[in-house]
Parts: sequence; C-alpha cells; structure tokens
Amino acid sequence: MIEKIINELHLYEKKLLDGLAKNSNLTPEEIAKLEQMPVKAVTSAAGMLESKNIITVDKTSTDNISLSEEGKDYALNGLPEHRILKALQDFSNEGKDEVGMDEVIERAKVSKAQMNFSIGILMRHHWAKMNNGKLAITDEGKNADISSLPQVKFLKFLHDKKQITEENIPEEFIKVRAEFNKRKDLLNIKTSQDFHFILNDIGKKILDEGFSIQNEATQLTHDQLKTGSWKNLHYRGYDINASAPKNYPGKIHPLQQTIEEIRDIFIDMGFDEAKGTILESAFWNFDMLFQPQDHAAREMQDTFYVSNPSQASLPGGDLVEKTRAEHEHGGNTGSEGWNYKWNEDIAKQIVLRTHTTGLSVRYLSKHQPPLKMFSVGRVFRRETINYKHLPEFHQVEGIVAGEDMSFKNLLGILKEFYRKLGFKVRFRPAYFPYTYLSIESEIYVPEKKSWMELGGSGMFRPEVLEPLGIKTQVAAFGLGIERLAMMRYGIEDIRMLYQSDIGWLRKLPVTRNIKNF
Ligand SMILES: N[C@@H](Cc1ccccc1)C(=O)O
Repeated sequence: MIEKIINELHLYEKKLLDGLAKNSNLTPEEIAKLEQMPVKAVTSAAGMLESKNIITVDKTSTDNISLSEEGKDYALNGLPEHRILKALQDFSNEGKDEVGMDEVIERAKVSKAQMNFSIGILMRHHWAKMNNGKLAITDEGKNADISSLPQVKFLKFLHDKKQITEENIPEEFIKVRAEFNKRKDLLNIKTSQDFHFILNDIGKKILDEGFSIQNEATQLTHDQLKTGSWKNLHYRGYDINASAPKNYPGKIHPLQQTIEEIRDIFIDMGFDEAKGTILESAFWNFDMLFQPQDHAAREMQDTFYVSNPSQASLPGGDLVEKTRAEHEHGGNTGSEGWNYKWNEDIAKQIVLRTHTTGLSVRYLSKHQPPLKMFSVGRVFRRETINYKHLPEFHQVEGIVAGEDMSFKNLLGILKEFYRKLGFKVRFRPAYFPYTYLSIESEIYVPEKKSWMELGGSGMFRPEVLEPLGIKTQVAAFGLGIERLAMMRYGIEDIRMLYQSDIGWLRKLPVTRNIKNF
C-alpha cells in the first residue's frame, strides 16, 4: 500500500518530503533552496501531497500594517481635527474664543474638505461648538492635551515602527486601530501568506519506509538510445488529468468560406467562372450598361475615380460607336435612348469598379449564348461605414443567356442559390438603368426587425444587348456576399468581418463547409 503511494510520487513531491524529513519547520523558500527546486514547485507539490492526504498545509496569512503617505503626513503634522483644535486653543490664548471658519482654516492649514470632516469630530469630543457660523471652543477644548490623545500616540508609534503585524499591536492601541479602519487612506495593509507543512500519518510512514530520489528523464538523448541506458532511466508518469493549453487551429475565414461555398454552388449549377480586374474603365463599368453619363452613381461622391493611369483605351471595332448610338437615340432598338451628346472622354475615365456587372458585359462581348457565367470579386463604393455598409465589399455576379431564358427562370435561379446557402429571400421590384424587369433580393433580419438588401438582378435591356450583338434574353444578377456571411455567422456588424479581433473567429467551428448547419 505505502509502496504504491511511494511509486506514484513525483520528483518534486519526493523532494519536498525529503526536505521535511531534514527539518519539519522549513518554509517553502528554504525547502526550495535545500532541495534545488523552484519555490513554485514546492507549493504545487505541497498541494498534490495534501490532496493525497500525505501532508497538511497550514496556511496562515499575516496582515502587515504601515502608514500610508497621508498617514505619515498626519504623524508629523497632526490629524486635521487636532490641528484645528490647536488653532482654536491658540486663538483662545489670544483672547478669541469664537473664530470664523476661514480664519481657522488658514491657521490650522487644513483644506475645506478636512474642515467639514473635522467639525463633527470636534463636536463629538465636546471640544468646540458652532455659534452663528463660527467655531467656539469649549472648556474641554481649552484643557485638552493633544499630545496625549491615543490617535496622536498611535500615529507616532506607527511612524517609529515603520511596519508591524496585526497581532503585535500593543493593547493600548487596539481601540484606535479599529477606529483608523473607518478612516480611509491612513493605513496600508499588506497581507502575506505563510505556509507550514505538517506530516500526516501516511507522510510519516513514507519517510520511515524511505525512497530514493532519482532525477527523471524528460527528453531522451541520441546517446541514451544508442547505448541502451534509456532502459534504466526513471520516467515520469503522464498525468492525463493535467490541464493542457488551449489549441486554436488555423481555419478559413468565414468570409472566404462563404465565397468558396458560393463558388461551389454556381459550379454545381453548371456556371463557368470568369475573372476581372479591380480597375475598370467607365466605359465597361457604366456606359456599356446604358448608364447615362450624368447618372448620380457616376458622381465623385459615389464612385472612386483613379487619377493614375488617367485614361483607359476604349475597345476597337464598332462597339464604341454602337454604344454612343444607344445613349444618344437608342440605336435600332426602338428606344429613344437618353437624348444627350455622349462623350468619349467620360467613358475613358478609370474607376475602382463599383460593381462586377462590367465584367458580365465584357464576357458577353467575347462569348455567344447559350452561356452561364459567374464571377466573385471586390467592388468599391463611397459609402459611409456602418453596421451594414463598407466602402469595399464582395459581389457574386452572374449572367445566364439562352434562347428560352425568362424572368421567371431568373427568379428560380436566385431562389435556388439562396436556398442552397440556407436562406429564404423575398424579391422586391427595383430599378437599374441596364435591366428590365429589375428586382432586389431581400432577407429578413430578426434582430433589426427589418429587411436587408442582398443584391440586384434583372433582364438586360435591348440597349445593353444590341451593341454586343446578343440576340437572346440575358438574365443578370449581382449579389453582395458580406451580408450573407453576416447572416450565416450571426454577426450583427459587417465591420467584424474585417477586424483583426480574432476572439469571435476562435469560437467558430473548424469546418470548411457548413452548408447544412
Ligand atoms: N450591379 C448591381 C446589381 C445588378 C446586377 C445585374 C443586374 C441587375 C443588377 C449592383 O451593384 O447592385
């Protein structure tokens, strides 16, 4: 029985017992020195031994009392109430038994607050009374011997001693000591802990039995393995209950995770992925989308314009002239167009793309229907930042073009896409210069009790399709991604997606795909 206990003792436990065998009155620091181990190891080994009922740890805490800075000041210059009493005594000796407050304050060198606080004490001791707003000294006040007051003596005592433990305070000061407890900031009290280890019966038996202290092998060396000396080493047992540090494995950022899932969904639905650039000419970003050159979205306060490079080149062929025709008079579509003079220079401006829809028309300029294309990318708008707006965010853009493509098909595609992500959305009529019919998808946010816009879509207008030579219907959509990520991960503020505060990220599960969460 005892042997089993001894076998299970850790090195530091043995060392502690060994120390106690030499002298049972040692402090943790003394044992640490004697047994060559850290003090912390002594206290934690003591805890282990106590839990095994081998020793008892007797913890005593001692309060060490000393004067605070304020206390020291009072020890040297007197407590405020005593300084006031002294001032009143002096005034009385000069023949003045009633003195105005301000005069007393000045002579006693106390603050107004100290004065207010002291008046109560002076009256309680019957040293002074208030008389028409003046302080009047009493006979008791006149005869009081300040230097023999217990408060004065105790302060002086503490000042001379510098520090004293609670138990060693002399009898005569016990009452003032308690009184000082009620006065804030006079005393500093530091509590120190003392440990005393007492061997229990099992502890004594262990020492009678005796044990050897072998240093334990922690890391095996090449040599020990080669020579076979590892066979004779003493190994420390594993403590499977020991707490281990928390592990935070790397994981894909929720926004990236959402993007990858969206990609998977469109690829599953048979879409081809296209990629574009962040810098885009106004021609592709706006003009090709039949967005008039005086359209509000093109203003500086909505769009980031790039000054270097200052101009984009426009595509060759007749695309530019056809676009001019759409804007000026609607081309051959039967539309009137916007009825203004289209300016090539404005189309040459370079912007940080405000949407990914420019990419869709670029794609249509190179590919003929039937086709299904999607693209994920960053877009930029001069937005005021708040819980659902950022000046930079991601969109998933897409077009579906084909003979039988209809507006109903578009609704079906959108519905299916959101369903696959786990969302139910509603559609609201909307307006975009380049689509008709146009809709906006919205999702309900219970926390905000309101609907949040997720993105626009619609059927490209003839004015968009004619210059491209596209003869079929084209359904198009451009959907925000950050807001979807917000909803999926229960984030109330879109900014969290871009903050380096990783607290909330750590709590997320380490799954690549949480499609059916
Ligand atoms: N480009 C629009 C969305 C959209 C795309 C395609 C068609 C219609 C609307 C936006 O940024 O909000």
